[in-house]
Amino acid sequence: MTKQRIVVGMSGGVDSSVAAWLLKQQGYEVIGLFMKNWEDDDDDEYCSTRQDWLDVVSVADLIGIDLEAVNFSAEYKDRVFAEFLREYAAGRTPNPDVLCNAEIKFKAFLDHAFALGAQKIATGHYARVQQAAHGSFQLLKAHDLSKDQSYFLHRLTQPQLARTCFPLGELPKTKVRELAAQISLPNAQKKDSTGICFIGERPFREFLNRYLPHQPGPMKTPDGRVVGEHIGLAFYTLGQRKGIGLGGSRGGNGEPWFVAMKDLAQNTLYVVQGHDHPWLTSLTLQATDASWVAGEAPPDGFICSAKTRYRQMDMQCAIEGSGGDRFALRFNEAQWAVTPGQSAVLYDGDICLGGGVIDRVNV
Ligand SMILES: Nc1ncnc2c1ncn2[C@@H]1O[C@H](COP(=O)(O)OP(=O)(O)OP(=O)(O)O)[C@@H](O)[C@H]1O
Repeated sequence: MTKQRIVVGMSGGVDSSVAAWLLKQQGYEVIGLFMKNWEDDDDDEYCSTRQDWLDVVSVADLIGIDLEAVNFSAEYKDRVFAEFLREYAAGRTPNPDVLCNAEIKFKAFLDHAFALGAQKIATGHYARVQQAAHGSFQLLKAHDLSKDQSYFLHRLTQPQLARTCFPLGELPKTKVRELAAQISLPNAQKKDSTGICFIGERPFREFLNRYLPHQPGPMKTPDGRVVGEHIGLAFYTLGQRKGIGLGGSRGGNGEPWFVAMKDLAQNTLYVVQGHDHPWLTSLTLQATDASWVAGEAPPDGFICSAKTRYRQMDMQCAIEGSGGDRFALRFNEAQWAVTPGQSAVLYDGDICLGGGVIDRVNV
């Protein structure tokens, strides 16, 4: 019998390396595929692509799998980076990792893998896919909740999930590191990457500077007092505390300042003092670009939980007024610094239902 062919996305990191090894152990014909998604002509300082590729080559050699490389930087620029800049220019704080998964890893990559004759693709993401009794596919949280990445994968559709496996979904990260050491992977001790998707770990404001113009304007308090000048609304995030440039005491009550609202029409940044200021909390939100794993929205009034940013506890809420590609959520408790542009991702227990892009809060 011919072996099933699986193409594994290999980043040079320990997770995808162990994923590839596990699949080989399970008897699949494994092909590693390395993507280059970012071209940077003028500085290499923060770009780890070369080292990552060398790591992938030595891992593939050690575990005995074939390797391919593919360049999706044009697709990444068109489908992910352009949208990322549009969102920033519109005063929102986008999540390029979510878009990169939907457009590159599980679209361009998936198509390429199928052209290589694969039956499935695999990645080193911490999440699980399961086929339910009625035949449809579910996206589930990883067993290791501290590493769960279902938040970034919530836009995956039935056809994508049907062709995907996540070999690490049942394993704690500590076990993955142990396995990497046991099989002497050359990258067993490599640090986990923390940068934004393929942009890497360069200082973010500096990076954004290259692409977005500075449009300074007033920084005001909710009562309209001007307390400073901002360098351009795109350079601030709701809830931001550091880098605002206001000392704790400037005309205020001594508490720290936070970014609370952006008024694009007036090019004004509103700042408030104190973590618990009412402008920083919201009970409701409205999201656009809804995407549902099951292919359809949960019913109105459905009680579930949601994350409005990665690394947040699930918060109880009800879905209100879902229709077309929009939905609204009402939380049981007020949420802090819910940020337009980030994803609101919904869960029913361990099952990721899907989600959308936060458009407005307190609607
Ligand atoms: N450059 C790349 N080429 C191919 N696949 C990639 C690449 N970058 C990421 N992936 C795939 O996406 C998965 C999740 O990516 P993420 O950025 O969360 O992980 P990572 O820290 O880069 O690397 P790893 O998970 O392999 O340790 C990876 O495990 C890998 O399967």
